[in-house]
Amino acid sequence: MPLTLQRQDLLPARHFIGGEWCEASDARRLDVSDPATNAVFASVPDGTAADARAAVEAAHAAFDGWRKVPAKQRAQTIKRWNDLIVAHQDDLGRLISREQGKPLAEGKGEVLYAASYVEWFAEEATRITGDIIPAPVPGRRMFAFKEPVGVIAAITPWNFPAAMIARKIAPALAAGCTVVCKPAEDTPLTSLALVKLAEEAGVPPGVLNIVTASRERTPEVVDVWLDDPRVRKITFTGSTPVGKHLARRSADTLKKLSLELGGNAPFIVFDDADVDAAVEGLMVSKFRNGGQTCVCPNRIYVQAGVYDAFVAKLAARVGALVVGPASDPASQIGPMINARAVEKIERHVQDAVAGGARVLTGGTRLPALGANYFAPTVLVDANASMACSCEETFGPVAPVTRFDTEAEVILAANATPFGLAAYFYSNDVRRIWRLADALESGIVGINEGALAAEAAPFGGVKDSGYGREGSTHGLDEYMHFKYVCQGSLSA
Ligand SMILES: NC(=O)c1ccc[n+]([C@@H]2O[C@H](COP(=O)([O-])OP(=O)(O)OC[C@H]3O[C@@H](n4cnc5c(N)ncnc54)[C@H](O)[C@@H]3O)[C@@H](O)[C@H]2O)c1
Ligand SMILES: O=C[C@H](O)CS(=O)(=O)O
Repeated sequence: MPLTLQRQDLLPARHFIGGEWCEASDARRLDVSDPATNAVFASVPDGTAADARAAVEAAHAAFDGWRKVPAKQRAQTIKRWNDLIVAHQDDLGRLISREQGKPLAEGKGEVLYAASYVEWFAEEATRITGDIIPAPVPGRRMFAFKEPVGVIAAITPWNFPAAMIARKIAPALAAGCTVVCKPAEDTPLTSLALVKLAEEAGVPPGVLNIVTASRERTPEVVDVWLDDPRVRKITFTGSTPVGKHLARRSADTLKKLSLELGGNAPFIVFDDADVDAAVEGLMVSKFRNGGQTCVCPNRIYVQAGVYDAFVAKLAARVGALVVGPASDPASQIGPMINARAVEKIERHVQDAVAGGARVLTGGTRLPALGANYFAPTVLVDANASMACSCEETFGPVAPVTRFDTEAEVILAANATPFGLAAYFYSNDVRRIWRLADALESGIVGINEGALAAEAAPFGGVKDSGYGREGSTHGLDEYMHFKYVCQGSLSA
């Protein structure tokens, strides 16, 4: 069934290149389906290398003009974009939920989350300063200017179709860069709608360009940007294997990189924790977007003294979660994005059970609801050798492991190549700072499960990537220093 919006023109369903909405160079189209039913409800261009080249040409041609626009004027344009996003929260929220599957309340919430980054970088645009450096010798004036790096390529995932692309485009425009971008093949419509609103906000032709592409054609499109020396930066959010591929392929043209990659977050509950608060914190962090976020707890460690109480409370809360389509306002857990995602989740649960884990609630698909639904699941007696402990499940599965000592759980928590988010619950002030120091991750939640915020530097370490999005540091990812020294000034 087609999606009806208040603003039907927010479904341009075409590329935006050089200020023009256009089809793919060979007119091929890519179907977009609703994860709740697998029914096709829209289509977008299936981009080609020629489309990717046209996008770079447009972005390169527009760069010099955009970088010279006064920062306050760039800020005003970006602020107008923010205001348009917020004004269309209902349409954009419904669009997100339809193409990604998350409950409508989460879809609408994501719109405001995306807008928070746009508003933040509209403000940061006017604070791009540099340094006046005290000269070490007479007769010199020394300066450090921050300059935009140039054309940037943004490649984004399907799990937050608005927020992930907004927190790349906004700082890029604020810095004075121009953009070519490619959203995930499962969720292209939201990005196209955001670009449509950016056009309305007055972003000049060529400054922001978007190419959509299927999984099969994505390498062809992105390879053009990887090989083009005019593309000075890749900002990527997605899986670690793809991130490493992009890093390798960026070496020949020495592109700047921001890589927001996969996670394997530990969630640790100590004997001195508030157990009810820990359960609620896990519910918020683990089951948001059906467990399909990079910062979802993937391994839950509970100290022996509170293990039974915590597990019983958790199983009761998880077993009560309402699973269903975004069209049902009561739904708390939606469908997974596609069949591959459900297959991976099922494999993790079956592997854990085969390894000795027990299912306290859930553990199976929900075919009566649809092919992409999986029951919210609590596993106990999980261990480090299981796939659910080594790989990112990216679904509504909470594997719980009992532990005895602090030293033991720190070793376990850090025993992963990933390092994006980590969480723990404790009321022991000394333990809190021992853990915050010891955990190998870019983000740490202490007695808190909801961490995302535009004012905070978001990003990981180790195989979770590098670079930070948001915060006062987020603009630096799109800029470089130019040191200027004027001599021969002696009186
Ligand atoms: N760190 C973060 O902020 C963050 C946020 C969201 C998702 N993720 C991670 O992303 C993964 C899930 O998202 P996903 O399935 O969309 O990831 P993915 O890596 O499969 O795809 C991400 C993007 O990369 C593109 N892509 C895929 N193969 C490519 C190739 N060979 N060349 C160029 N581009 C390619 C996709 O089309 C998509 O646009 C999880 O690992 C999750 O942890 C991380
Ligand atoms: O999935 C990855 C997102 O970056 C998570 S968050 O919405 O930024 O917390």
